[in-house]
Amino acid sequence: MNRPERKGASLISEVNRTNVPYGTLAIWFLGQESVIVKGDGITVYIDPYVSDYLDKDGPARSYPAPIVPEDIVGADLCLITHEHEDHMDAGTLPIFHEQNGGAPIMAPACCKEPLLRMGVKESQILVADNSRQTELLSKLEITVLPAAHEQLEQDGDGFHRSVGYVLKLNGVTLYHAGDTVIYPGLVEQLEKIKPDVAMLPINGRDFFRRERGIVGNMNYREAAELAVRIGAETAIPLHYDVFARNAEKPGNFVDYMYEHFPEQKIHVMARGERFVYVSGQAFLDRD
Ligand SMILES: O=c1ccn([C@@H]2O[C@@H]3COP(=O)(O)O[C@H]3[C@H]2O)c(=O)[nH]1
Repeated sequence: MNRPERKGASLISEVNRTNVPYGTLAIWFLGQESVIVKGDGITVYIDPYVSDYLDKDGPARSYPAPIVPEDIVGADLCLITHEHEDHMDAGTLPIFHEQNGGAPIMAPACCKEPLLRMGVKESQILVADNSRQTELLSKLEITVLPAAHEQLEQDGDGFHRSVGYVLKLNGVTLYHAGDTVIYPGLVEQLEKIKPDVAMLPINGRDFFRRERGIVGNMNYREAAELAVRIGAETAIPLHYDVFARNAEKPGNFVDYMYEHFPEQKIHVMARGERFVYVSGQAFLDRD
């Protein structure tokens, strides 16, 4: 039998046809911080940047996204971490909304106006509020954590402008950090959550990128140390591949982890890959 192509409509067909047993989550990697997470029949897109919106006037993509916005069907929810175009993509979200009208889009409050301008209906926009947990679709619990890209920034109403998300779904806890450095208090919050899967940026930051207006994130060493410190069962690096001038080698993350923490599980995702995370509790007989 031919292997299905991990691209385009065929990739989305795989997402929509994948059944995910309890204690597992299926994760697809679309580049940068764009991922699809599926569990218990719920399909969540996080920061889908699958257009070439920035190619003309901003940084060009290093490679075409595995899918185009028109491919996205069957989504139940979209989570946006912050307003930068490679996370809240004006080339993707209007089409996402048109084709998946029932799927709410959760985003920081400062993203609401830009989302409305993209044509997203107000009734479908949820504000990412770190002061409370949100239950969605009766199966998914979402906790919002502030993110510091590179600073913690709040709008006039006290809502954070950048966030990360903790998803509890199908017996698995997944943390998607968004774009963030490690700020005082982040480690302690995550130590309590102890995510099964931690998806962390690794591209770092430096003087010359900042001089060019490129704000940064934790680097691969910090991401590795963070994953270990918070007791993440598996760590997955993100944010290293789409822009040549803001890239990192995931191999540096792997080397650092293997050298210092050889018992820490990690997984580097191939483009368009379906990775099925299996929690330590899955498939075991009950005690
Ligand atoms: O070559 C580049 C690479 C990136 N950038 C910007 O810097 C931002 C860094 O954080 P982000 O990933 O949320 O968004 C990025 C872009 O907006 C850029 O202007 N030129």
